[in-house]
Amino acid sequence: MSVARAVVELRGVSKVYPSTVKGGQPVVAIDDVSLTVEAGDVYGIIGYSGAGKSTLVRLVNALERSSGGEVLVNGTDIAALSERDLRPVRAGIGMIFQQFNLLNSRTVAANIAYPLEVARVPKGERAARVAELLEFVGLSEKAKAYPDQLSGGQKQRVGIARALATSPSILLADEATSALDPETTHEVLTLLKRINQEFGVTIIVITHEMDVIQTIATKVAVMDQGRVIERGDVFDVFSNPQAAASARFVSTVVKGIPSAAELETLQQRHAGRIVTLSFRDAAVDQAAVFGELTRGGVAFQVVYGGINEIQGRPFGHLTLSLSADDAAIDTALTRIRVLTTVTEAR
Ligand SMILES: Nc1ncnc2c1ncn2[C@@H]1O[C@H](COP(=O)(O)OP(=O)(O)OP(=O)(O)O)[C@@H](O)[C@H]1O
Repeated sequence: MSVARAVVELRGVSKVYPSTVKGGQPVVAIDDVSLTVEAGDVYGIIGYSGAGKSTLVRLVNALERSSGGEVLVNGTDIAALSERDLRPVRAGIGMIFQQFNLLNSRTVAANIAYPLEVARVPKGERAARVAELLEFVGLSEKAKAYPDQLSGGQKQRVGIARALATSPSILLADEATSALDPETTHEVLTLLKRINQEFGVTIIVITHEMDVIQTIATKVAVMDQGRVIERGDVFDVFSNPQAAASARFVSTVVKGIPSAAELETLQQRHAGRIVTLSFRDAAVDQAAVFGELTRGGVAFQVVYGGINEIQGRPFGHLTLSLSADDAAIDTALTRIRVLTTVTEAR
């Protein structure tokens, strides 16, 4: 078996910004983060606003310099590099943005050619590469159009073509589909998936959208207050988050988990005890779970729920209102807890 190669490796990285107000405390945007992204990964970075996601990716392409720790890109610690030595490293990293960041005074073709000009690629070669990229993103007819004449999805496809111009091995996407409607998001995600699968480009995506994680990510890291609080296989993190803060974040994006306000409404509406059961994959025998309720003489009503699917594996949450005497419910829940995760609203 071949050993996976680390393409991006953060070792104990921190980033501290000076306070934005006079005399205020410095802002610790990244706090001792270690993270390894391997060749071929589509690595999702998720978390609430202000968690440090953008800062993290800006450290990877040296748009920001770290305050401590090592940032290794293809084995080279970029923190130690001069601006000049960073140039080839940056050429190996493409980036796409939520607001596309296209140059409005340049045509589509000239936008895509821009990084090739910076890299001093000869004119003839540039034209051939631009034509090839336009074809790949399906915009050959728009070569002479200006960004203002394009839809959001087309603009992002230009952004992707520009990011790929120098044939990078790494692509960073910062909320790249957040400004797009669901259908266009799907088109762009399909394109990113092709880039990963056909060209072997390693992709790091910052997102708050479940769609993005569900469709393309293979691994995920959850950030909170500058730290990575949980990481791993997407299915594991989303179906069974371990850290309290990741569970809170996950519950806002997956289907079927009632929010605190919804739980309160359910408690007002139903006389029984409100309990949420989590089902992962085929690992849980649902019949056995409901069998325990019936066996214990507990009447139940499904009052909330939803099923999600990640990488073809389903997981879901069902909230029930349980009616019986407390002792009977407690006995049934103790038995069910052996089979699956149970959360009771208090
Ligand atoms: N240039 C800066 N100067 C001072 N503080 C900054 C700077 N850039 C970011 N920060 C602070 O660092 C923290 C992390 O910001 P960052 O933008 O990385 O978070 P994020 O998770 O990407 O959030 P969002 O999803 O809103 O973009 C925040 O508290 C932010 O205010």
